[in-house]
This record gives sequence, structure tokens and C-alpha cells, in this order.
Amino acid sequence: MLVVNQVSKQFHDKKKGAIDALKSVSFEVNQGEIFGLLGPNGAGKTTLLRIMATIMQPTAGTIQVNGYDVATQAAGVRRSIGFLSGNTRLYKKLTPVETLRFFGSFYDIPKNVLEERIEAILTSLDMHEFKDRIVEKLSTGQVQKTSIARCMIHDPAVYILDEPTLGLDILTSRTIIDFIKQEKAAGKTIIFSTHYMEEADSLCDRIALIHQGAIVQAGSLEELKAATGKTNIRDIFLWYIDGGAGDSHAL
Ligand SMILES: Nc1ncnc2c1ncn2[C@@H]1O[C@H](COP(=O)(O)OP(=O)(O)OP(=O)(O)O)[C@@H](O)[C@H]1O
Repeated sequence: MLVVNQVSKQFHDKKKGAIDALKSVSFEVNQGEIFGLLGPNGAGKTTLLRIMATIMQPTAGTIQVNGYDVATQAAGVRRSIGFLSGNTRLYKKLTPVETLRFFGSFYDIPKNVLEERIEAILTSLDMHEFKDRIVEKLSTGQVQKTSIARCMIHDPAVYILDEPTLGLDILTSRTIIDFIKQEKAAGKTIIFSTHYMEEADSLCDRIALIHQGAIVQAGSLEELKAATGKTNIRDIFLWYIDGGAGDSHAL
């Protein structure tokens, strides 16, 4: 469970002055739900996910992750999340299996449970073929699968994924999407950001459209269609971004 309550974030840039990256953003994501953040470049998606992951503090507002407050209970939040960011780094000389054993050792996981978990993740993400090849010899998609596996090794309750399929071919994307669906079925709470509208459409239970730091609309695809009179996510997105909605409102 994830509760975002009136979160704002202001950056101070020497040249541009104050930048309102997030403006009073609120929503909740339930257990077993996939929630998508869809927005153009600079909308504030990464900033919001970084605050959820305790990498950054909000200027105002609160976030609870799995019952822990991001500002006052950061350790509890970190134990509860798997955070995939654009700059998740791996050791080049380790293989995927060694990477998973290494990061798994940071958590209090019995050895046999860790080995079972590694085996299950290798299968789910279709990694067996390259599991013993060092990271520097892996393709982009293989590295991304390893990064996702590394973030999930402690079986977190909440997944925070910043553009998990960015730049990947459709086969690799499909494996990752199937993995996300499988984790939803296992009761995980999942939030992810994407630029890919069709992905948001097919994967998410609910979608929030974020623009210039504010959520202009949030709801299921059916609710967004009903609110706009549009039939697909691309048209819905453009309708809101072009200001067709008039006042902002959230479902
Ligand atoms: N550390 C920072 N200092 C100053 N401004 C920042 C910083 N991080 C982000 N911003 C600004 O905050 C706004 C939101 O950026 P953010 O990276 O959250 O957007 P995004 O929706 O993830 O974009 P993209 O889809 O391009 O990754 C942008 O105007 C960005 O320039």
C-alpha cells in the first residue's frame, strides 16, 4: 500500500530560480494494484519516484510506503521497496547470479531461501541463458533484467519502477511486463513510470497523467475514456496535455 498526500517538491536553480517539480500530488495505490505514471519529459515522474524511495525529501506533504513514512521511517521504507531507477548500477565483473547473491547478502535471508529466490527470478525474467556471463558482456536488455532482479531479490512488498522497459525490444519488454503482472498476482503494490502509452494501457489498473508537476487526471482507462469522450490512451493523454480538460481534477 502506498499513500501519497499533497506532495510538493521545489528545486532552486541558479539561472531559472524556483522550479516547482511537483505541486500538491495525492493518490493511493493498493496492494495487488499496478499504478502507472504517464507524463511528458520533465513532468515530475522521476522526482516523485525518488521521493517515494527516500532518495530525496519532499518540500511539503507526506508519503507512506507499506505503513512507513518516507521522512521519518526511511529504513522501513527501504526494506519494503524494490526501486529500479534509471541509474541502478551493477558491478561489471560479476555475473547475474553473483550479483543476486551479493545484493541478497545485504538482507537477512536464509541461504537456501535466497538460492530459491534467485532461481525463481532467473526463470521469471528468462535469464538462465546468460546467468553466468559477466555483466560487461551482456546486452542492454540482459543488463536491464539483471537490474530488475537485483532490486527484487529481497521480495519487497512495493515495487517502484522508473521506466522499466525504456529502450528495450518487444521480446525483452514482454518478459518484463509479464514479470510485473506475475508480481501483481502475488499481491505486490506496483507503481511505474513510462512514456509508452500502450504499455500503460495494457498493464495498469489505474493511470495518473502527470503534467508540469501536477496530476491532471487519474483513474482506470475506462474512467479516463468516460471523462474525455476519447477511445484510446494516446488521445486521452493529448487531450489533457493540450488543456482540453479546463480545470484539473482527479477521479
Ligand atoms: N536535481 C534537480 N535540480 C533542479 N531541477 C531538477 C532536479 N531534478 C529534476 N529537476 C527538474 O524538475 C522537473 C521534473 O523533472 P523529472 O526528472 O522529475 O521529470 P520526469 O517526468 O521524470 O521527466 P523524464 O520523462 O524526462 O524523465 C524538471 O523541470 C527538471 O528539470
